Amino acid sequence: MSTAPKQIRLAAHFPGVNSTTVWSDPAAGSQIDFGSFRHLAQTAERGRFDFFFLAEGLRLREHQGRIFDLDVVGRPDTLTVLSALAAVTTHLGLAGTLSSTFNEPYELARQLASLDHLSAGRAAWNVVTSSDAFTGENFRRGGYLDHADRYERAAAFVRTARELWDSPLDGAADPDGAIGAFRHRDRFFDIEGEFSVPRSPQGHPVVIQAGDSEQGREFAAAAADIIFSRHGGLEEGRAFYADVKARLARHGRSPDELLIMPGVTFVLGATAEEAAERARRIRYQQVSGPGAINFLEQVWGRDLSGYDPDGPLPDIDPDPDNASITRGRVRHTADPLALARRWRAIAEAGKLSIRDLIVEVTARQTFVGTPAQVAAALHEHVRTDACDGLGSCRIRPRRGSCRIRPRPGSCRNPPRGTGPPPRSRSRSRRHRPGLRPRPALRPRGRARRRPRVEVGAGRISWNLSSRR
Ligand SMILES: Cc1cc2nc3c(=O)[nH]c(=O)nc-3n(C[C@H](O)[C@H](O)[C@H](O)COP(=O)(O)O)c2cc1C
Repeated sequence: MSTAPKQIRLAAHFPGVNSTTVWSDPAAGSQIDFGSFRHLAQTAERGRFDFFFLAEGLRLREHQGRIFDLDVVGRPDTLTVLSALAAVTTHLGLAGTLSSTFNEPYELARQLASLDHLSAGRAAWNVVTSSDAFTGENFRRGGYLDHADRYERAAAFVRTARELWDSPLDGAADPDGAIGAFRHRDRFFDIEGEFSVPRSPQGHPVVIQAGDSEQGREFAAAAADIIFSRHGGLEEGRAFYADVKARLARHGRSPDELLIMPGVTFVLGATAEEAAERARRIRYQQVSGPGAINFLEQVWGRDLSGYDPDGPLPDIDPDPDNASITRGRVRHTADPLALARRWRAIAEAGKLSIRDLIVEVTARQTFVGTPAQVAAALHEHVRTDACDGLGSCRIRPRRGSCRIRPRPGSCRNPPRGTGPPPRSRSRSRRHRPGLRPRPALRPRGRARRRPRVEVGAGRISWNLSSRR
């Protein structure tokens, strides 16, 4: 465990188009209207979160050969949204998920440096390698790279972007005073010219990484300032934290140079019971009847539309060879037959319907309780080195009327009314955690070669620091 008190870092995550965000709620807003993004970002800024974080999906998901619109379809371009948000926020970090497999360094380095200028030093880049060849069909180069090559390209991409950011128009980085000159050759890139954006306030925008594999962790240890992980539980978080922090020394870095922030969700209530009940309702909103069948089909590799979501699991086994029933999304298991056996056992033991089972096995609610309980749990996670902070996903995007409409000819939509029981009003919605005075913004100036993690520096909410 760390010896010094740690400042808790908080990010507000807009995860995009999937059932985690309850788009089917009549009170949800649009996933496209700028108002949704502004509302969430300004709320996070008022709550003194460190940064706002956009996920990225470069191709529409397909299920059984048709566009998947059980949730919502499509989203606007990440950098365009973040640039617009720069104008309506003043001190919130603005992080975009951007693929290192399907972009080019010169263009992306320019865009990120530009966002850093427009936002006065608030830009951050979540480097993802994108997970399937299906997505690659959208792009000029087509095809795809295997897993190891994707990470080699990612490492080369970040190295190249850093070189470009270090070749500013004031010639300061070049001993010969050459203005913006760069030349980069490696296995993936062969580029030269002048970088056309003056040095940005941060110099190097903050780099985030969200892969989980051996190569992903090694890449993060070498090149990232933050990891956005999937390990939100206490024990798994500690194991991940120890593993990744131990890798840093090999890259000449100290443990505090890489922050670990799992993606988590919160459900609050005035009492523990109220929070638990709200969490249960939200789970059934996230997993509609059609959604449960669809999820099961992804594991079974079969059309199961004839099954009743409120009935038992199908007697037939999964088709282990049909991995392509859903495209644009990672398959949940390499061994569907073994998973089906496990799920049958859980369903039989708990007398669970298909929908109940999917609610049970896909639950991702990390913190459920009163504000004080959740704050204490957060404190415990950070104090005992399960993480350095948390990236939180807002489950209902905003208040207002729903403007999402299904597209004709696309995949099944859940009829309204198959969803959850009505919501109860919670006093906790009005809860305002204690805030501390906002410290000065991060000063501008020449960037260090490897910037410390200071997206939205010092703007931490909830007045928490973790002491042993
Ligand atoms: C918490 C989390 C969030 C992610 N968000 C995105 C995303 O928004 N867009 C994307 O293309 N990939 C996203 N990914 C996928 C990863 O960046 C990565 O491509 C994938 O996990 C495969 O890498 P790995 O084999 O190292 O795990 C996310 C991964 C994690 C763990």
